[in-house]
Amino acid sequence: MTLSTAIDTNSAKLKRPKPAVSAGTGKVGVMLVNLGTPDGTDFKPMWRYLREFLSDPRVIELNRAIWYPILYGLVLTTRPKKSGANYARIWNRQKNESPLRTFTRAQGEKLAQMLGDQPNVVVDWAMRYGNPSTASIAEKLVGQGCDRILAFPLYPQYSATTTATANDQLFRALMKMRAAPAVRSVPPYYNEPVYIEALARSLKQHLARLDFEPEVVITSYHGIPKPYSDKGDPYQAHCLETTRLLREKLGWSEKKLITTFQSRFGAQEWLQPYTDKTVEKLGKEGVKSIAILNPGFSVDCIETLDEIGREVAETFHHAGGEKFAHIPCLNDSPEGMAVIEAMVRRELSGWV
Ligand SMILES: C=CC1=C(C)c2cc3[nH]c(cc4nc(cc5[nH]c(cc1n2)c(C)c5CCC(=O)O)C(CCC(=O)O)=C4C)c(C)c3C=C
Ligand SMILES: [Fe+2]
Ligand SMILES: [Fe+2]
Repeated sequence: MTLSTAIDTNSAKLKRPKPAVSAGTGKVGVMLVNLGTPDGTDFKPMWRYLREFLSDPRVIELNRAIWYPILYGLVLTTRPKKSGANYARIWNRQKNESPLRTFTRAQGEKLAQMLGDQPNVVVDWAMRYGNPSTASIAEKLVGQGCDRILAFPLYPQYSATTTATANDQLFRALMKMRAAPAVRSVPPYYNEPVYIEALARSLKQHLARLDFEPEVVITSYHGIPKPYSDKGDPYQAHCLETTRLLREKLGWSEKKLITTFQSRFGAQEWLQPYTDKTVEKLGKEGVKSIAILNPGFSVDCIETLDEIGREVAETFHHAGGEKFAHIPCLNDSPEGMAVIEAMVRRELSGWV
C-alpha cells in the first residue's frame, strides 16, 4: 500500500458528521459517567460485562500473555455465575436493571432539571463498561449539536483504574469522529467543601434515624491493588483526606471515624486496612455497634448494597457485633445532587 492510499483508507474511516450535526451550534453536552454494570444477572450478560471490565489494562495491569489465560480460563468461567447471584439479590426488578444504572439515570434526569436555566446545555449519562456506552452517548450529544462536552467521571477520589479510564474511553470515541467536540473533564472532588458538607449532612440524617448510636463509624472505600498505589496512583491519599475532612467537619475523634478498603479482587495485596478484617476485629474486641458509609461511591451498587449491606454485616454479627447500619450513598438525594450541580456549574464556566 502506498502512503497516499493508506491515508485515504484511514480518513475514509472517520465518521462523516450526521446531517443534523454542524460543528459550532454552540451546545454543550454534560455527560455523567459511571463505572458500568451488567445488562442482566444471567451468565451471558455477566460474562460480557466482566470481560469488558477486566480486559481494561488500566484495571488489570498484568502482562496480557499472563492475564488472558487466567481471565478466560478461570475468572470468566466461574465469576459470572457467582457475581450474577449477588447482583440478583439487589436487582431493581421493576426496571429490570441494577441499582447503579437506576441511580445514575436519576442523577442525570435531576441534573437536567437543575440546569433548566441553561438552554444550551444538554445532559446525559453513560457507562465506562456496558450500557449506555460512552461512545453511544458521545455520538448522541454530538448528534444533538454539542461541539463541547463536559465529562463527569463520578468518582470523588481519582484513580487511574476509574477516572482515567473513563476519560480514555471518551477520547477513544472521539478518535472515530471527524468533527470532534472540545472536551473538559471534571476533576476529582474528594476535598471540595460542598462534597464534605453533603457527606456530613447525609450521615447525620441517617444516624438520627437509627435506634442506636454506633460506637465506631467506618468510611469504607473500594480498594485498589497496593502496587498501583506504590507506583503513584493518588487514590489512597485522596480517600484519607476525604475522611480527615469529614472527621474535622463532624468534630469526631480518630477512633470514632476510621478508614478501610473493601472489594478485593485476586491474590495480590490491596490497600489496607481491609473492611471485612477490620469489622471482624472490632466485633471480636467487643464493639457492639457500627455504621459503615461509602464516600467513594457516587451511587449504591453491588459493592455497597451486597458486599457491605449483607456480607460485611454478617461478618460483624458472627464476630459478636449486635447493631449494624449501612448508610446509603449520596445517590440522587438533595445532598448528592447539590455536589453534582456545584461541580458541573463550576466546570462549565466560560462555556455557558
Ligand atoms: C482489579 C479489579 C478491580 C479494580 C482495580 C477495581 C477498582 C475500582 N472499582 C470501583 C468501583 C466499582 N467496582 C464495582 C464492581 C466491580 N469491581 C471489580 C474489580 C475491580 N474494581 C469487579 C470484578 C466488579 C464487579 C462485581 C464483581 O464481580 O465483584 C462497582 C459496582 C458495579 C455495579 O454494577 O454495581 C463499582 C461502583 C472503584 C471506585 C475502584 C477504584 C478506585
Ligand atoms: Fe471495582
Ligand atoms: Fe465486591
